[in-house]
Amino acid sequence: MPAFAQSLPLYSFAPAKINLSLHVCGRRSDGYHDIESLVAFASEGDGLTLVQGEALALEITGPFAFDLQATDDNLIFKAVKALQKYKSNLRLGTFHLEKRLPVSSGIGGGSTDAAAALRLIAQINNIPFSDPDLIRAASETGADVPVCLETQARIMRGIGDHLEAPVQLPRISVLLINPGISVSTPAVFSALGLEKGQQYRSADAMQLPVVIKTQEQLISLLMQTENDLQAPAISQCPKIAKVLNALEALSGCEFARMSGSGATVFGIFDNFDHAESAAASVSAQHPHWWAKPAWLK
Ligand SMILES: C[C@](O)(CO)[C@H](O)COP(=O)(O)OP(=O)(O)OC[C@H]1O[C@@H](n2ccc(N)nc2=O)[C@H](O)[C@@H]1O
Ligand SMILES: Nc1ncnc2c1ncn2[C@@H]1O[C@H](COP(=O)(O)OP(=O)(O)OP(=O)(O)O)[C@@H](O)[C@H]1O
Repeated sequence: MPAFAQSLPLYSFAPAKINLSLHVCGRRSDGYHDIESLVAFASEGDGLTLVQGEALALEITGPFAFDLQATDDNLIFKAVKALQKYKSNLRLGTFHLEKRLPVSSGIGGGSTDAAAALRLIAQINNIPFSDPDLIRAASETGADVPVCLETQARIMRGIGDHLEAPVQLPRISVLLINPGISVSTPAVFSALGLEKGQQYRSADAMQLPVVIKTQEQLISLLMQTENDLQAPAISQCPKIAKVLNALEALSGCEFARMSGSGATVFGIFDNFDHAESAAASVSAQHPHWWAKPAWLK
């Protein structure tokens, strides 16, 4: 590679992760929960740039930069350090994170950033994305990080470490709303109240076609599922129920549910124009809420 090419910044889009469904199968003896979740990725997300250099560094800007520190516990650092355990002499550099996703909001903001950091470090070190060390580093960084590596819609099982083959979705218009509330993922899992070793649902229940052709087909599949974390999240944060009711009442909204451990909710709309005008009306009524129209894939 010519020297000038090495200094060019590289960019990776870090899309929001949306749990279209989320079943909790049970609680393992180590305290983690086995899940079964259909995950998709949105056209809304963070932006991560890497300029190659001697040391590992991170700068953060963007609307949610003030909710986050560029300290060692940032998942971008954790991911790169996890990879360094397996790959010595990695080329590093300075990351610039444009933080556009609300923090601790159920749409995997930290996980998608960590996965984007791994993609960029892999790129400058000629590590293929299928390298098992990359996948190991992703798993060690967080349960949601492996699925964020490829950003393709699919079912994930286990604690997020078993990924099914990608599923092709039709173009889906959504509205994402977060009412400005941070929700703690461990607190929501623990509000479900499962003992270690306790089963909750049967695993491997959800079977999907390789291609979901229409929005109608997707919605009818989703109606046979739940987000099992929605009720415990509402018990921690009752405002989520109000946001869901408000979303369901918006013109063009055909299906509404919470993503992940909340508090962000998504609405599937009949078309993008309706999602966009719904976002404008939510923002006018609730200026402190985050309301974004987006595509899902
Ligand atoms: C709720 C989901 O977002 C759905 O995609 C994920 O399961 C959570 O993924 P994550 O935020 O990357 O989770 P981690 O950062 O690995 O774990 C945070 C904490 O959440 C709880 N946790 C997480 C994942 C999981 N399958 N079971 C759990 O019980 C554990 O208490 C853990 O200490
Ligand atoms: N780059 C990052 N972006 C967002 N959060 C980060 C980042 N690095 C570390 N964190 C921390 O990770 C925790 C979870 O934040 P995140 O935004 O990923 O939550 P989430 O959207 O609820 O995730 P999930 O849907 O995976 O449960 C917070 O405590 C946050 O401070």
